[in-house]
Amino acid sequence: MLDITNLPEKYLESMKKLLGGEYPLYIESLGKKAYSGVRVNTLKIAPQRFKELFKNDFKPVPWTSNGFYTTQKTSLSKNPYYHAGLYYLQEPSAMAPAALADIKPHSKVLDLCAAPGGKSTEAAARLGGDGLLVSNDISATRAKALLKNLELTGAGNIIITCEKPENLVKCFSGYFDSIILDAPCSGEGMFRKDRAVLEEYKKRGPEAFTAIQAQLIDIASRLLKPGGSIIYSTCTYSVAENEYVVGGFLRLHNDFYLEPIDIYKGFYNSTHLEGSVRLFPHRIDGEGHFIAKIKRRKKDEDTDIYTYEKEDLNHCINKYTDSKVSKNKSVITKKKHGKRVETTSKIPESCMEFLKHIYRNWDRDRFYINREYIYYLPEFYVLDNNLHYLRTGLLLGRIKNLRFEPSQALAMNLKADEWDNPLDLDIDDNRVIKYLKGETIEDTKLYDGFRLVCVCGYPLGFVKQSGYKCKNKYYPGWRMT
Ligand SMILES: C[S@@+](CC[C@H](N)C(=O)[O-])C[C@H]1O[C@@H](n2cnc3c(N)ncnc32)[C@H](O)[C@@H]1O
Repeated sequence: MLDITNLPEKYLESMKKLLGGEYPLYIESLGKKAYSGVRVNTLKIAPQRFKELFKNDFKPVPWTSNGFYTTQKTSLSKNPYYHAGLYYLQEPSAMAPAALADIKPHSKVLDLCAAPGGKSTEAAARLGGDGLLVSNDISATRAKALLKNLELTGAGNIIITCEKPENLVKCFSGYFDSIILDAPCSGEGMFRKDRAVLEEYKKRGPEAFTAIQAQLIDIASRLLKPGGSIIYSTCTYSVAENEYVVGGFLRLHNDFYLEPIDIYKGFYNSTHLEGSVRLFPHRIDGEGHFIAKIKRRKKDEDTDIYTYEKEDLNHCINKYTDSKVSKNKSVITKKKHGKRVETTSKIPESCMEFLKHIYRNWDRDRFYINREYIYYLPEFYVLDNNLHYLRTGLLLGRIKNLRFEPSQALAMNLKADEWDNPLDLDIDDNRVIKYLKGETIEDTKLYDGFRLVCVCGYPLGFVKQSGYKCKNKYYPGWRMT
């Protein structure tokens, strides 16, 4: 239970000011347990089928069609279906930003501060395997978790970078239809869920984040196409980190405006910046969040669409510029979509032989070989030699001693019925756990060659069968312990 007397006085004062008469209800809510949630990965399974698999009529999260409340966080993280990528464990309020983002089929989406992938995994699901998702995080360790989560989800239309956001401008200026900017923040909305956030807050407070947030929004705006939109979200209440950052940006950029967020029961319309919303734990079943949707006007769109009178935002601009981001500071101004890499239709024979097991029409123009690794690029892509990539499309596998070794990512990207001879195990079959632990398993039918191991029709990974023995090819770093 969160000890309210342990909360900084300055923070409590700011909440009192923000909430007025609702303040006692908010304080009372801090004494309650934080909510946990599970978001179904619709790339792999429909929410209804998920509920049937778990024989549980999970309570739905109101603001997303594939999110549910759960009390069984631990058992869900150890379940074989988790290893099959059927769901992602996520705090319910954190499901809102990706659910509210404009993500259309065949579009280009960027998640700028993406690790460990809570929003990216949903963005990938909403793209449905087409288009492009670029997921970036500045932190190398966190980006590794992002890579794992996206691969577990089964997303292949991805580019994962570990970059300072400003470095993306050269390659992707004006490129994206939709951007998610889930900014680093002071985390006031997470105190009840994670005490470590509170301890960190005591050291740094909200002031430490406003400059970087303002800079990130500025960079995101340069990466956005005319007509596109940015979802700006934080898990903090601080007006300086939310309304002042967004409002200050809008005040300086007439070609951007705020599109009102859909209001669900309990969402609180920000009084500081109309159209943006706040989620409070005393109003909804979830933790604290702020969300705003910033749209970039289409080139021929009338300026009248800019709904905010400049005077209305005067209070924001001062705070925004206080954060020391120069008004029109252009990190890299030259518009240049990065170099296209050479794709190849000359795929090594052993890889081609392997791909014959898969019932899928491969586009020959999208194969890309980098050293011994073979990738299948997304529908759209631009790659720049100067960027640091963790993934460039779907990693199919690698050539080792002239032989093709399929990747774990490929297994996760497949559907069981795309493989010619899957080894489909029942959830109660003890070979499922043995397989996930990296052990050798056996089948009752003789076979020689690679097979896709599935649990109740959902792929887990590959084995290489020889006679009855199936050599385990499950990625060692993902093994169940
Ligand atoms: C709120 S977390 C993102 C959570 C993520 N969107 C999710 O849903 O799983 C903020 C992220 O921003 C990253 N970050 C911090 N400073 C950054 C910067 N200057 N540029 C890009 N990312 C940054 C952190 O490494 C962290 O992973």
